[in-house]
Formats: sequence, structure tokens, C-alpha cells
Amino acid sequence: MRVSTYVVSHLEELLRELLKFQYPADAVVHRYFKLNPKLGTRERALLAEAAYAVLRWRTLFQHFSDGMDGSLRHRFALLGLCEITSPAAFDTLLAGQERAWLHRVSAVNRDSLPLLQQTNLPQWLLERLIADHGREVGLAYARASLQSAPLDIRVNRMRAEVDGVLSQLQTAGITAHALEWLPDAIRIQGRPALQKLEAYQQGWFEVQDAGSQVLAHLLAPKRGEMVLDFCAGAGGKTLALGALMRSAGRLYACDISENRLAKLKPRLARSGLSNVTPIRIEHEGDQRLKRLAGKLDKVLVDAPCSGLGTLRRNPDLKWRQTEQTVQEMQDKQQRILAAAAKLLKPGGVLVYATCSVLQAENQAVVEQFLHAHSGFTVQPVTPILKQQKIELPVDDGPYLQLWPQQHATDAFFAAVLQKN
Ligand SMILES: C[S@@+](CC[C@H](N)C(=O)[O-])C[C@H]1O[C@@H](n2cnc3c(N)ncnc32)[C@H](O)[C@@H]1O
Repeated sequence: MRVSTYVVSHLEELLRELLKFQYPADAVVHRYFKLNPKLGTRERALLAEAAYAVLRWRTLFQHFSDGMDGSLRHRFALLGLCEITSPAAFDTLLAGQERAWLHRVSAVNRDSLPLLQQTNLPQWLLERLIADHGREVGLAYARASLQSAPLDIRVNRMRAEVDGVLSQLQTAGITAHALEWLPDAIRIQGRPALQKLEAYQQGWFEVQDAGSQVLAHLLAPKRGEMVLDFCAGAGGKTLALGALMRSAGRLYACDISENRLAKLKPRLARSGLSNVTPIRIEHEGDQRLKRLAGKLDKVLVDAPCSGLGTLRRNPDLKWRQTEQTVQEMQDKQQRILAAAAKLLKPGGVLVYATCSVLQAENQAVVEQFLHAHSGFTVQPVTPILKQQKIELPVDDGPYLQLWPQQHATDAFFAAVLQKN
């Protein structure tokens, strides 16, 4: 594949917006494509992938660009495109010195570089990762987060079976396999446009990371129960919970964001679930929740968080989050967890989950909660996973910690809390 000046200059323009880190990267890319309707499908894919490579490898690319002429954005554009193609892709485009530079930096052994250039994390985050998880695990996560994430789907058992979905995918020329350790999960090869498939439109499956699917299983909702998804967003986990309940019982989907809840609607329509009630709330202490106090069997708190466990998908987050935003998240998480706990009936179970890798948003929140709520105990996750037929190697501790380097999922944390 050859790289053209047209693509390089578009990438420079896209990076001008992305590197301001004002908005989430996916929103910036989406907007750029909307403003440039003449870009073809292949060009869009190339630009998006190269832009994400720049976000992933920013520290290293900065190091490679030191002492070179021209704008940093131009260097980044070349390095981003080279990362997803090869130096040879530029051979007709670049003149001698620049071409030699690209060949030279591409050959650098990255493992021999200082840690900040190897991991491409900001210093504060690298230090926190190592302090929280130890050097081996912290660095393994940092390295794994430089890869792109696989594409997983969850088969909606209200509408289809795993074999049926696999055969539809095969007919469409899509390579995929069932994840043997997780019921109803399929991993897709590459990034085909799944939304166009009839099977998707008929609600046979939803796109959902395997780790996110595990969290729904951890709550283990049953038919006929009263269940509430406190931070439902666009409903990824709500739909998984509803399917596990076989649409029997009641499932409330709450969120403060009207926009996100609106995205749940078409998904619900496709899903065939009839037991879901979306509730838009102003904040965690909203009056609309008061009538449910003490009535629920199960509550999921998929808390708003830094998202630092999803760096494979959202590499911009490592540059957009700071120690201060993490602190603000922690305060919010504590308030939400305390409010959600009030909804449980005696014996009820709450799962507190995040896609963060920082103890401040995970263990610290749970431990502060337990300190203030002596009527709650932590339930170990291993027996629950076993009961749910999830064969996943997890640490013996009371909490669930999923890692891309160990489980090939996003990094998720979860704690199961029971009201005595
Ligand atoms: C991690 S996302 C949820 C993702 C969703 N559960 C899913 O599986 O697709 C966190 C959600 O919390 C919502 N949120 C933020 N503050 C909240 C609050 N005080 N009460 C309820 N939801 C809140 C956000 O709008 C966001 O949708």
C-alpha cells in the first residue's frame, strides 16, 4: 500500500484537532469525516487508524521527531501512517533525508528505550500503575494497552443461539469463533461492518467487549427479580442483564444522560426485551429513585470513571485524564455507590464496577463504602463466575480484575457487595 500526500495532509489536519485533547477522540474523528464527505472508505480507515496510532505512541513519536525539521504534526502524521503500513509505503513520496529518517526510526528496538518511551504513558499514570499493581503487572498492562482491542459480540439469547449467529457470520464472509470461556460471546476477526447484517438488525447480537459481558454475569440476575442498572448509559449491560433474566421480572435502566438513554431505545426494540424501564435521573439522589428504596434484589453500578482500563480503544484518555480528574471521579463514585446501596432489600446484591485500572477508583471506593456501611459484606467472585459457567483464571482475592494482557478483554474491576 502506498501513502499519498493527500492522506498525509488530511491526517495533519485531523491531528490539529485531536491533539488539543478537548473532546473524546472518536467524536473528533467522526466530526472530521462529516466535514470532509469526499473522503473514501479506505482513506477514512487509514486516517482513523493512523490517528489512533499517534495517540497510542505519542511519547515515542515525540522522541523520534526531536531535532527534525518541519512541524511536529507533520512528523506525527508520517509516523502514524508508517506505524500501520511500513516505511516502504513512503518510498515514492519522501525525499532522501526524510525517507532515511523513517527507515531508521522504524528499525529502533523499542524495548531498549527508557520506560516512558516504551510505555507511552504520562509519568503520573506510569507511577500510579506500578504503585497500585507492582512493576510486572503495571508494565504488562502498559504494553498491552498499546495494542488495538478485538471486536466481541454478545449473542442475544432472546432471539438466537451462538451456532445460528456463527453461521450467519460465516455466510457474510466474516471469520469469527465462540469464546469457549464465556457463554454467548463471539470474537470477530478484523473490523467488518456488523451493523449492516440482517442478523444484527433482527437483534440476534450486540457488540460488547467480553469483559463487559462478564460484569453482567457477575450480578447473576434471575427471572422475576427486581434489578436496577444505576449507570445504564446506552444500555450495553442493561441488555445483557435483561437477556439473563429472560425478560421476566423488572429491570430499571437509570442514567443522568438523556442522550445516552436515547441510544438505548433502538437497541431495546431490536432486543425483544419487554421488562426494561429507562429512567432519566437528575443525579444519584433523584426523587424518582426514592420509591424504589429497599425494594431491589440486584443493583449494578457501572460507575462513571477515568476509563483508563480501555486504553486499547480510547488511547486519548491517557492524555485527557489527570490526577485531579481521577480525584473528582472518586468523589462521584462514592456518592453513587452510597445512593445505589439504599435501593437494595435485605439480602440484595450490588456489583460495583469500573473500567479503570486505578485503586483510587476501585478498591479505595469499595473500602471507604464498607467502612461507612457495616451492614454490607464482600462476596468473593470466583464461586459466582463458576456458577455462571465462566471459566476464567482470576486472582484469589475478593475482587474481580480483568486485564487485556491476561484475559484479552478491556481492564475491568468489580466488587460484589451483599446487604446483610
Ligand atoms: C461507564 S458508563 C456506563 C456504560 C453502560 N453501563 C454500558 O454498559 O454501556 C457510566 C455512565 O454513568 C452515567 N452517570 C454519570 N453520573 C451519574 C449519576 N450521578 N447517576 C447515574 N448515572 C450517572 C454516565 O452518563 C454514563 O453513561
